[in-house]
Amino acid sequence: MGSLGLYFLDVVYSFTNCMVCFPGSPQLKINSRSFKIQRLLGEGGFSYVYLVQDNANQQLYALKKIRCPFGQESVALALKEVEAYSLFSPHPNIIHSVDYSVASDKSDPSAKTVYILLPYYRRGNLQDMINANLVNHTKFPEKRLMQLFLGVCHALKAMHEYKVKGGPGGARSEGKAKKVRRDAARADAEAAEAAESMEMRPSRRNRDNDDDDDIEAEGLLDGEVSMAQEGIAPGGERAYAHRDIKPGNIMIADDGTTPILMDLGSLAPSPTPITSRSLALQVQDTAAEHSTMPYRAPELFDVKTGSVIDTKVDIWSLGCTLYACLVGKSPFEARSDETGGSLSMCVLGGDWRFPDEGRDAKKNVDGVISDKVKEIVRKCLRVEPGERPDVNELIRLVEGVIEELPEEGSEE
Ligand SMILES: Nc1ncnc2c1ncn2[C@@H]1O[C@H](COP(=O)(O)OP(=O)(O)OP(=O)(O)O)[C@@H](O)[C@H]1O
Repeated sequence: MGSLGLYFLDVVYSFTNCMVCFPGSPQLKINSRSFKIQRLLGEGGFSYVYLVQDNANQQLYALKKIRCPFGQESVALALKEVEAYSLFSPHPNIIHSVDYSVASDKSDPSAKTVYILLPYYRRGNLQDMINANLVNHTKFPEKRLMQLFLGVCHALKAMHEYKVKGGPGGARSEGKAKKVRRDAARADAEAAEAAESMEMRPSRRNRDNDDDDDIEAEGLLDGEVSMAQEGIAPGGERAYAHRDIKPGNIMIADDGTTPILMDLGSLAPSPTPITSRSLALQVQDTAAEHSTMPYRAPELFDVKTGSVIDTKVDIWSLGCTLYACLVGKSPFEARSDETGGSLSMCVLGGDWRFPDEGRDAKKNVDGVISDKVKEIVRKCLRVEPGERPDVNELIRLVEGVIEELPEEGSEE
């Protein structure tokens, strides 16, 4: 299973307890590797992300700690994220996970914590760059911005046109999927047993090294994300939508120019035909929980029965992201700040504009945005999903704009 690059981790003692015991230099022991917790990197809606250092080789990682207080359902959600990390790996513009683990809470065995070890991106994310631009009154050189944007488009292409993997044995057959579910249920029972005895046990993988590769693969593949591939032959297409594209979810690699799409917790198979009112409400609630409002597509605010939610939700969010890089905030945040109207009304009405447009245009806006770049934003922000470009068309458009934009230095 080396290709998946994922390994079960055994957190030997609780991370939280550990921090209480050694407030000066909190340590986390994972399997045979121990990590020093350096600092909190960020806090998401459902998680904390810490900077940790491998004691053996001083390598830095980001450790995402997801609390799952509501039992199996919330653990399954967190594991869906782990599963998603393995799906697209390796890809130069999509984050992969290095390791993961599920730990039981000693004080409440029904509560679990999922730890995901990720590569650490010291330059932060695109939102940090936008904030720095706002503070320093600087802007992204357009050509460089569009090259970065192209990298994000390529990450999305890998998701929107995901091809089912499979060895000579073919894709996972239904029979195998059932076996996977049986194995997972057995693993759950073992975990419950371990929780009852109020102690962390080595994972099944480490207790049974004879077939650990198999166990690891199956454990990982038994989730919503890969189950969506059932019945699709190797090489067949199984589209996924990221559903939470925003500047804060685009990390910047150490070279300073390569974007890395992260936070795959909201990934979902696409398209989703909305066949009933209850499904419509479910999709709407999930969107409200997992996708960030100023970047959320209009069709997710008011999901209609009979409609189809597809990968075009990401194209909308990409348009908002590009605008935010150019102007400093999402087009709908900007518009609702300007008019005092509600954000959702602005989104649903497609009510947004560039700062130098409209009756109340700002005359002396910092820097001029090229018409061709504006046009890309406009195409992505069509309220009707069918009118937005798909990822291939978008890539073609962006490549065309990059070719036409002047080299940095020769820019005004
Ligand atoms: N690999 C990483 N390297 C450096 N910083 C990171 C890394 N992963 C996450 N962070 C930091 O932690 C923050 C929260 O991470 P993340 O978005 O994964 O959490 P989340 O709970 O899914 O958040 P959200 O509420 O946005 O969905 C990020 O904005 C970033 O600042």
